[in-house]
Amino acid sequence: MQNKTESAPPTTDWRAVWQLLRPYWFSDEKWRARGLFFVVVALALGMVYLDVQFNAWNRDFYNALENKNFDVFKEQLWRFSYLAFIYIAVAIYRIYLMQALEIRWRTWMTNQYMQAWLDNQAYYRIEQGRTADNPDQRIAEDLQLITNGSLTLFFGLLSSVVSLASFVGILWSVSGPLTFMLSGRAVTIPGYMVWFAIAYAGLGSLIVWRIGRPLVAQNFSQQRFEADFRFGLIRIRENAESVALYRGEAQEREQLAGRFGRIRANWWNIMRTTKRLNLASTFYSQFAVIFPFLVGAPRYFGGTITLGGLMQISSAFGHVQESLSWFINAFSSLASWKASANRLAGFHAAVDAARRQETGIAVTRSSAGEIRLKQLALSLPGGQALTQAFSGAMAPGQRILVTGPSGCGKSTLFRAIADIWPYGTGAVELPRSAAMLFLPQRSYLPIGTLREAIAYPAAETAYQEADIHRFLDLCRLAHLRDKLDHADNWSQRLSPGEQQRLAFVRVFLMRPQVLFLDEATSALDAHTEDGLYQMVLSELPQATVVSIAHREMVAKFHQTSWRFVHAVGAAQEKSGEPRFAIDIVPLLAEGAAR
Ligand SMILES: Nc1ncnc2c1ncn2[C@@H]1O[C@H](COP(=O)(O)OP(=O)(O)OP(=O)(O)O)[C@@H](O)[C@H]1O
Repeated sequence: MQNKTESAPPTTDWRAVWQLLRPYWFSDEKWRARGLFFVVVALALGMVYLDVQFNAWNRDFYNALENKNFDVFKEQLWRFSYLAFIYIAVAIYRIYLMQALEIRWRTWMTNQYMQAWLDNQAYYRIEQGRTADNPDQRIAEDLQLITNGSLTLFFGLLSSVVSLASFVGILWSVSGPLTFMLSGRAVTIPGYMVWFAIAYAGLGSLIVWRIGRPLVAQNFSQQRFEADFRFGLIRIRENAESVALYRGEAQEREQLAGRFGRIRANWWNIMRTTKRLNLASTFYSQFAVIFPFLVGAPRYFGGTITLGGLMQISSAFGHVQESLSWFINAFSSLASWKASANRLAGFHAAVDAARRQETGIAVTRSSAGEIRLKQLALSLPGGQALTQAFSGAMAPGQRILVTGPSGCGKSTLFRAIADIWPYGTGAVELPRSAAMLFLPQRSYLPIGTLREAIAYPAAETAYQEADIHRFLDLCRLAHLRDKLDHADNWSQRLSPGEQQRLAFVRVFLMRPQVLFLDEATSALDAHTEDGLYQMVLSELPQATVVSIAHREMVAKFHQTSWRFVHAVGAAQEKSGEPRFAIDIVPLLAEGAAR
């Protein structure tokens, strides 16, 4: 699957976003979550309070300097020291506790998402129906972005609003009115510094935002190009042998160069925008240092305000313009937060739909000893009919061979019996207590020790060492005996034939009552295949065995054949009629070995 991400931040359904954010705060962790949240709120408010204290300190300290009052100067140094000490502690713990809240929230959400995704085979249905892309990115990356983004944006907003309210008040009271002559009349602007701060921050931030705006889309594309490049590299790693055998290096290099070329081209765009943005924002922040002095100078030199007053105005001005700038600068974080929220809302809906998906095929457990298929008709996810309705039974101990042309639906029949294929109609009745095992052509081998790979999905301690050794020997894998505790990526390390033999070791350890073999011996030579089937019969004499196989020679191990045959001609295929029917044909009794 192509590792694709949306090319532009999509629009947001706010109700879906709320549904996404809400559950943690009402979960069984709610008291701890809310408690931590209010502590961080208190610390954020505490920081604004300390900023206000520093602002007043500015006035008193610079007045002491101006008046050459050494006692007050010393007193203010002490005041600064303890304020700074408290400020450092509050600032550190505000971030530390916010991060603690973030990881708790993310852990909770990750567990929920992983559980929902793995529940009721939703992960499989999503891949079958292609209803959501890149679940890995949603669970690993978007959940991090959404929890971090929500907290950072919320506390940023809180601090900015409270700081703005506090410092607008201070600035208003300390700046005083400005009076000037306009067409022969005296005009007075009360709290004029507030208006200057709003104008300065508003205009400056707007310019910075306009210049930096393309960065949102550029960063979004960069993420996608990086993911595509990484995915290309992983594909080569996973298919190293095929690429090497085809000598496909030149083609791969060209592909990778193309993907990396997009990263580089976009990066240059990011660099150009960042350069312009840095020019504007540095100019804006540097000029903000002297701007309040320029505007306050007439009143200072006119003797209306003291040096301390001027310094207090400058500090309050800085806070007001910083808070106002936050609103404009937060737009880009908000855009990527929204994009993540949207992707997650879509993923959540897809997982939910997959979990609740109405299944056309009713799979139930009954006390009957046999597997019964009742009027079972298979279809494809798009709704096209694959097979005509069919009824049949698999009796305990019976051995059935399923045959038919490639693509007729043999594996799909197994999927329907395994209750992972909802597309179709009819019913499947399974024996209540019978353990079933499905062996595909390529069995899944988890990365880890060989013992874990053999025992999967049971725990690695589930089987006796002596049994593992015996079955390794029987399946001609004695050379792996001393590798049981070696960790490796066994699906890359072992040959396809060895992997198929290892899957039979699993079969003999698990001892299922019903065994489905889907071309499970296709990579083996005829002699080994024969030996494995003999062993299945001797080790699991009571088991029902259902095989899909293309080779004629395995027929002798089965008593009955279920044959998929063409039901319609090529012309009717297009009309949506079921393409195949299933016939039950007894195999010659004398040929069926016991
Ligand atoms: N997720 C899917 N979406 C759409 N079509 C699918 C999907 N999975 C399988 N099919 C189609 O269903 C049909 C039956 O597939 P199935 O794997 O059951 O065939 P098969 O008889 O086992 O083939 P083979 O002998 O080649 O292994 C094929 O045409 C296949 O392309």
